[in-house]
Amino acid sequence: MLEAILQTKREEVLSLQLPETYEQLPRRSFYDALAKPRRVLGLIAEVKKASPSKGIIRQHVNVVDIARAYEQAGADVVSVLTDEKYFAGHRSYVTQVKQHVQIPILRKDFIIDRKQLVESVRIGADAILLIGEALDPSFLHELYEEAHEMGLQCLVEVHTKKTVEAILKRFTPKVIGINNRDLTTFHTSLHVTKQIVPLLPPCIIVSESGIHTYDDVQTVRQAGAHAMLVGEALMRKPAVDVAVYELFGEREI
Ligand SMILES: O=P(O)(O)OC[C@@H](O)[C@@H](O)c1c[nH]c2ccccc12
Repeated sequence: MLEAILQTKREEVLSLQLPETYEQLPRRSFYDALAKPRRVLGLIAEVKKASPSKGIIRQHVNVVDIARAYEQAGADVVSVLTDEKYFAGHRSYVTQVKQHVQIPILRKDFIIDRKQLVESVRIGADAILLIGEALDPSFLHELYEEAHEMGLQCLVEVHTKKTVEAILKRFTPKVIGINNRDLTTFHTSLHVTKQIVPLLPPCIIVSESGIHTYDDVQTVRQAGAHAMLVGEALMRKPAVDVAVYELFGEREI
């Protein structure tokens, strides 16, 4: 599946038209938000309408309303999917959310080309995702450096020991995301976080995908994650703010 997505992305990048920056959207720090999370475990809450493994996750999504509810419920960062074909996202969602919430925005897409870095800046993203399983490690490092030169921070995602080692041989990302989902098979297991955390040097660790319950939150916290990235478990609930409280075992006030 990952290969099909990347193939589409390569085609999209060829005809990518960069948007105009008509408004100055000040940059917010993704790193600071995760270094000082509001709760014991940081939360990156994701706006996700659909995914290739689950199909439509939520009907009639108002992206701004969801992001505002996440912010009010104390999320530290909002993740916004911008891939159109597989995740029903759109790059304009980042700009809309940026104008209505104060917390940093992670642009979630398959970044494979420098042009997408410029695009990310112009739409108002504060941080981007770089996927270890999708990029050659040297090129990932180059994109990471270039992103920083443009003022974009990065979440570097890994899934296997092999990818971790290849990346750490070259540099230490400030924030590493451990994807519990295998992007080739879509199989998800929180065990991946337990296996990968011990391999990592000091950095901010985010456990990503497949976190649904309070028990899951305890599992990834005990495994050593500093934050978690949650999409589906929140998007499937009628009220996403209540879903955040439930995940943390809090009662709505
Ligand atoms: O909906 P979930 O299982 O809570 O997962 C969220 C997030 O981790 C997932 O959307 C994700 C992780 N890495 C990605 C890379 C591309 C697209 C999507 C993703």
